Formats: sequence, C-alpha cells, structure tokens
Amino acid sequence: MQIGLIGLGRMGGNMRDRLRAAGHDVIGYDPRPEVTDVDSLTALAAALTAPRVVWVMVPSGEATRSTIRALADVLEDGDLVIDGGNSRYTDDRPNAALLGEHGIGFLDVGVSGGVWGKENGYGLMVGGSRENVERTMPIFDALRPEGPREEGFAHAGPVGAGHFAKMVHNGVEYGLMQAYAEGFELLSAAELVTNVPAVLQAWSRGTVVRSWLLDLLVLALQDDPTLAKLDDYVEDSGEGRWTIEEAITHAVPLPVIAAALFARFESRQDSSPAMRAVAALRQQFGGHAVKHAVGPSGTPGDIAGPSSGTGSTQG
Ligand SMILES: O=C(CO)[C@H](O)[C@H](O)COP(=O)(O)O
Repeated sequence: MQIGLIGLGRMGGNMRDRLRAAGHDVIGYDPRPEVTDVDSLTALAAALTAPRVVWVMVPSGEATRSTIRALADVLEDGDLVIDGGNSRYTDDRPNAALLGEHGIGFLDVGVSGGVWGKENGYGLMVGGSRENVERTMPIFDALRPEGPREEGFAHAGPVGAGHFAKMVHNGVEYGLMQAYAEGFELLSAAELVTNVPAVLQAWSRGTVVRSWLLDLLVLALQDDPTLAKLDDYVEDSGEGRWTIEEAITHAVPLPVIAAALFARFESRQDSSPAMRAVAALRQQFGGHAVKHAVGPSGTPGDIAGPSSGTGSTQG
C-alpha cells in the first residue's frame, strides 16, 4: 500500500527501507534535502493518493505536536495519521481530537527495535480504533518481525494505549539495563573473575538471564572489554520519568525502575551534595573521619580524622 513517512532519521530512514523492501510505496519527507523524497508537507500530501496514510516518526514533544498541527492543515477528511515516535501517551488524545476536527483518523504506535529493526523487524504496540488498525495492517505486518503476528504486534487498546505500552516497555528496559550493568560492575570488581566478557557471553545462551540486551552488552564488550572508552554519563529522554510519574498516579511500587532512573541522574554528577551531607553528618554526630575535596594540607582527597572537640565514635 502507499504511505507517507515524515522523519527519516535513524528510525524513520530504516523503516522506509524495510517498508520498500516489502513492496510498499513509501514517500518520505525530512527537512534534510539529502534524504527526503519531497520538499514539504504540502508536497507530501499532493504526492499521496487519497485517502492518505501518513506515519510521523519525529522526536517526541513539540516536534511531533507541531508536525501533527501542520498535517491537520494539509490532509483532509478520510486520511489517517500514525504517530510512531516516543510521544508521551497524554499527547495522543489531544492530537487525535485536533485531527478529528478535520475528519482525519489517528493511531499511536509504540515502536521498539532501535537501529536493528530494519533487519530484525520492530515490536509494535498500537492504540486506536479497530477500523484504523485493520486499514493499516499491511504496514504493521511489514514492519513487525517475521513469525506469528501476536509475537511482534499488539492492538493494545484505544488512542493512547500504544504509547502507554511503549512507556512501560521503556521503563522495563531501564531496569533490565541497570541489572546487567550492576552485574558487570561486580564481576569486574572481584579480581577472581579474570575474563568478564567471556562470562557475560556464556550467559547469553541457555541461561535464565539470556536476552537481546545481554547480547548487545556482549557486543559492546567485544570492542571495549572494560568499557574504558566510555564516559559514565547516561542521558534519558523522558520515558523513565513518565513511567515513575504513572506509578505514583496509580500507587504502583516500581523500586527497580525508579532506582534505574535515579542511577542515570547520579551518573551526571561529578560530586554528590547528598553524599557530602551524609559525610558531614557522620562527622558531626560521631566524629567520623571524612575525606576532604581539598584536604587541610591542600592535597585533594586527604582523609581527616575526627573533628576537634568530639573524639567520639558513637552516634
Ligand atoms: O525507545 C527506545 C528504545 O526502546 C529509545 O531508544 C529511547 O530513546 C530509550 O529511552 P532513553 O533515551 O530514555 O534511554
């Protein structure tokens, strides 16, 4: 079938290739002239045959919202817009309502698979009406992995359910990554294990903890066995925070995902005010030694003994 695809970056560009390889007629739009098929959203609408289907694959937030506002102006009654980016699910109903005023349908799709999806297929979680899902099923079938549909595709519920499912998926992703990372650190800290990459690779087949994320860690360690080439700074793009906010709304305990999110925040600190406060308090109540950022002798990292006047070791 024919589809317009807006956003031809790491995800959208690969999706265009996969859809074309499956025989679909894809017309892509991207502001970068070197990758785009048409030079504007108006040209995209003109190149598509009505009733049109347009897949939006741009960064979440204002970039997606403004693209949908622009599509409301260039598309017409009977067309359909699919938001396949990582939008927060709370954006979906307003976007659907705006398009609905013009008779344009809306689906939200959580897409997982990263840069490997072009070859392996993408896991898809869709929110919207049954009618709109059935209309675009040939596109979903081309994007999802080969095999039974239910193993790579779900119609999760009404508008918003696709992105809600993807948000939770990404929260789980945070927790899994953090668990593997902590295992990697402990294996590395204990000098007893002399070949950490080999142990993780051995875990990758047959064990209880085998997974694709573990396979990717094994791959990263092939290039850099101690990950020494990387800085220990980890960004986040919102999905983990939204997951925790939802957990608070529903009073659902998510200690693992919350800890994984906070570990990322911690990774961005050169120095922790909280831990300086803990050190200061131990020194205050117990006279415990502290390590000075700049020691009394002017040397960074000096360990200073009990503060004068206390001498106590009791809390
Ligand atoms: O959706 C994804 C994977 O499933 C994206 O890679 C996303 O960017 C991951 O989230 P974060 O950037 O917060 O780690």
